[in-house]
Amino acid sequence: MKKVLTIAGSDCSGGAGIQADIKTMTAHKVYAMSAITALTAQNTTGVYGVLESTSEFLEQQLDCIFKDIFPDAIKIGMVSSISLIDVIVKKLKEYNAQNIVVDPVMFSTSGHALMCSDAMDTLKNKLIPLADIITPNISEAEALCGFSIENTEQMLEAAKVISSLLNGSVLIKGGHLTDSADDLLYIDGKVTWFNGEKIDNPNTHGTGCTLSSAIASNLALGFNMNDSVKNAKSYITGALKANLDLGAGSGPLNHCFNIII
Ligand SMILES: Nc1ncnc2c1ncn2[C@@H]1O[C@H](COP(=O)(O)OP(=O)(O)O)[C@@H](O)[C@H]1O
Ligand SMILES: Cc1ncc(COP(=O)(O)O)c(N)n1
Repeated sequence: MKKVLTIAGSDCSGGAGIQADIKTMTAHKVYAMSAITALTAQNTTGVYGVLESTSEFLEQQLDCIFKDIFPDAIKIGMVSSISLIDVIVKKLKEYNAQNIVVDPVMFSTSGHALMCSDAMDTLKNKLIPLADIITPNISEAEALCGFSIENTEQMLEAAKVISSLLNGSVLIKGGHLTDSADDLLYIDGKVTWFNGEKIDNPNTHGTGCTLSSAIASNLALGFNMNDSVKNAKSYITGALKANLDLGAGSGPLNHCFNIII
């Protein structure tokens, strides 16, 4: 069985973060492992508290994982501080980790900051360069490229600027552009649009976490980057279409949509 590691924050309500990642990986029939960067107290209505892991404890988790069950792919989500990013960078290099997917989580859908603003340079200059693919949403892409993105032409301009930060690919997610769910994949100057139908479902808590975990799972399974993104896009569309409606706010996805019992 292929093994996939998520390095991310916990969402106690099960919609985003570690919990979304493990559900996604399990649905892909890969073995899921987790190194937890923070505990969050959140639900579908917002984020109410964050308790960061110490960098020493994150290091201990990563050593336990890499020394025993080596992951075939890694997804990195919420990492709130410089010291946590530094530990991850050190360990990815030390263990020569492969198939690294970085979802540069900065804010929750509800608008709560999940990364300290002073960590931006470390994210850009140390972690992102190690990625095989990064998956910013529109506002994360704006923070990385430094200009605002209001249409598909500007998505492409942003992808070009962001791609200079790494050797890997850039996927800019269009889920937050008004009437499209079109994602732009930029690999070595080659542009591929994944045109998704915009699903009329307000329950999008955890879409970014789910997409990046699905990409990591597909990479672990041996698919190339283009097919991994294509398959992941189809997974997220299925999970949104399956219309789970839980909680009072923006609810979680339905990861059981293709499980047959
Ligand atoms: N209403 C929607 N209908 C279809 N796809 C969507 C919808 N909202 C988001 N997506 C897709 O979900 C994935 C995650 O995108 P997005 O919501 O932009 O990320 P994030 O959760 O990081 O903000 C992308 O593939 C995006 O196109
Ligand atoms: C622990 C954690 N990680 C990531 C997100 C972002 O997910 P979303 O953008 O779907 O709210 C979140 N809300 N919580």
